[in-house]
Amino acid sequence: MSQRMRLDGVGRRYGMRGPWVLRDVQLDVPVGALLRIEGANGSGKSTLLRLLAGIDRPTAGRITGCPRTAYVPERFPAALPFTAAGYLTHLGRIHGLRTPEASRCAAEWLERFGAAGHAHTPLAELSKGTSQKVAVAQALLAEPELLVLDEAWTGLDRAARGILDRVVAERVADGGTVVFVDHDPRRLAGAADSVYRVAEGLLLPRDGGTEERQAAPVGPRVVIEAEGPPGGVPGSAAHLPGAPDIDPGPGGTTRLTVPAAHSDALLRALLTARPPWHIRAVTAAAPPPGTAHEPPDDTSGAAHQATLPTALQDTPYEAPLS
Ligand SMILES: Nc1ncnc2c1ncn2[C@@H]1O[C@H](COP(=O)(O)OP(=O)(O)OP(=O)(O)O)[C@@H](O)[C@H]1O
Repeated sequence: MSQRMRLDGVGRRYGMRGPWVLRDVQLDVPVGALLRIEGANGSGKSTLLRLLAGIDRPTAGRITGCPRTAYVPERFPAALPFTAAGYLTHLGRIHGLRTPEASRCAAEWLERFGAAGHAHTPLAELSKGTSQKVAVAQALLAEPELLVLDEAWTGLDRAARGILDRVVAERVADGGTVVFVDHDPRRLAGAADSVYRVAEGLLLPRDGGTEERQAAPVGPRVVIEAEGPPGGVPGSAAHLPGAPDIDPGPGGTTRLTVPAAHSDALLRALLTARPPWHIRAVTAAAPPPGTAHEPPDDTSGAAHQATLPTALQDTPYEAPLS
């Protein structure tokens, strides 16, 4: 982020005499980090996210730093007089893109989320899930420095949820910051750098974050078997994306296990290391005993493909033979 964002003594209440929804919030929003905000219904999470996104102002305290921010609201205003592609192109132009580029980005995001077939459907006629895909796409168009996601996965089909997981990891790997709320505790489990809880108007650090990362996350994990240069792992494992667990693999390879949300970033780090690593295999890790996984709600190939890291889907890739 060009400017680190900070909330200092921030409070918010609605109306002169309304109760304080948030009180004395102190928060540093680090660059290149994933922050999770938790809390019960009505605790003030969306209120906090709107303040972070800059679409609401605090009643007390101050917010400094103003990164380029994009926001996926809890409720998307779908009744706008645009088609899906027209709306995204329009927003792309507002973000400073020229029309052909805005139109290309709009088409790419719709395609990536499996909504290309609805490019010319009026927003008001979109299904709830497709409308949510448009809501997510509008936030991603301008590659924001700060991405604020308020239950953005809600209503998306399984494939699109997987894609959004990966997009979040990509933004963080590219140095962006993502702040998200999601009621599913498995969402990006183990991937957040910091976890906070809103309760009784206060924002409290939850002992998760880095500890959560290190303590066997319950979300899906990916195993990368790679052959590195002599000397082994580049840098400290703790500084690799996703802080992978590192073990010896078969045939002299190294086995790196990371939360799926970080697998793209880790693959990119390995493939672009100097000298680059050779990736031998990428597989889903067996879930730890007793952990539940999201049931599939879609039996299409797209849903299955969504479990593969993007780096392997988008780039034709062949493991070099030795
Ligand atoms: N525009 C508003 N005007 C008046 N009160 C509001 C407004 N927006 C939110 N509130 C109130 O502020 C409190 C916190 O709401 P908020 O939407 O931030 O909670 P939340 O934690 O996001 O809830 P949920 O998990 O249900 O989405 C609630 O009591 C809500 O009624």
